[in-house]
Amino acid sequence: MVARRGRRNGAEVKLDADNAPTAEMPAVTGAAPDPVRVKAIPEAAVARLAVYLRVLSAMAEQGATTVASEELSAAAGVNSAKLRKDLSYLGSYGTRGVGYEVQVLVGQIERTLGLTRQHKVAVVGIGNLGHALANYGGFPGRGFPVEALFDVDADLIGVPVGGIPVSHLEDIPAVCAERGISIGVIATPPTAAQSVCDRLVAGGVQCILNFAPVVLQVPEQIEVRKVDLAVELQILSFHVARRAEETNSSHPVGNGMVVR
Ligand SMILES: NC(=O)c1ccc[n+]([C@@H]2O[C@H](COP(=O)([O-])OP(=O)(O)OC[C@H]3O[C@@H](n4cnc5c(N)ncnc54)[C@H](O)[C@@H]3O)[C@@H](O)[C@H]2O)c1
Repeated sequence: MVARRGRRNGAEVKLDADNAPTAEMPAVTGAAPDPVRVKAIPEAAVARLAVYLRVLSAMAEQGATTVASEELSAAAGVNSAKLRKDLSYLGSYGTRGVGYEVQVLVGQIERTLGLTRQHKVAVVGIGNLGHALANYGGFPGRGFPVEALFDVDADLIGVPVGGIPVSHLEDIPAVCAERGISIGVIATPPTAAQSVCDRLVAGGVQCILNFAPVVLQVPEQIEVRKVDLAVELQILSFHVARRAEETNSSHPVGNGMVVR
């Protein structure tokens, strides 16, 4: 999971209802979500929507046309009350006894996540991490084709990685503008990250995914997300420590399995 850097004033406002609807459930419609409601979706729910989309796309590929909320929640690893609440942000409540229409739900999530068009990606810093990202084949199919690579290492310039020749750092603004890059991924040492970021912004990039352990200064309209796997490990460590404490004061119930 990635942590959002808080330069922009996050628009996430919690909605009133704490529980997913349980009364009369209207049928799912294919209408575009209300933009006001989209703005109000909490960040954590947005991350889960991306997971539902992956699961639903796999189900659609296998020919599924409808899916029960319990089935979707189990496949996504999210408890069913949370799933129903997440989908209610899109105006999707499913149909009692039938569940959700897979293609309709896919369309709603894609529109909400802005995935109805492709977002071209540039990776800067083609070292260990940059190589892995550039070679990863899973991005294009999800709407994020990697279309430009940059580094300062003379040995790398012009060398294709994942089929794309590496360009020089100085060419970031021109190449990004020319290729219509909208997302820049920073995988350089932290000392280089700000100047890389400035060049990406100059090239018209709208979003930055920053792996370097440094806080970036950006104009108000630029979205920045920071990825820090060490933070994720620390959170896991916290849960392991907490569980060790709980084990001494509780007894397991059922088969001990939970959905996460
Ligand atoms: N967030 C995470 O979980 C996580 C995990 C791994 C690495 N990282 C970070 O990602 C970054 C890259 O790590 P790595 O192991 O791939 O490092 P690396 O040393 O293998 O690669 C860094 C690359 O950046 C290039 N570079 C240096 N200065 C540059 C500049 N000004 N412009 C463009 N390219 C430049 C280098 O030539 C090199 O190819 C580091 O900042 C590291 O701390 C973060």
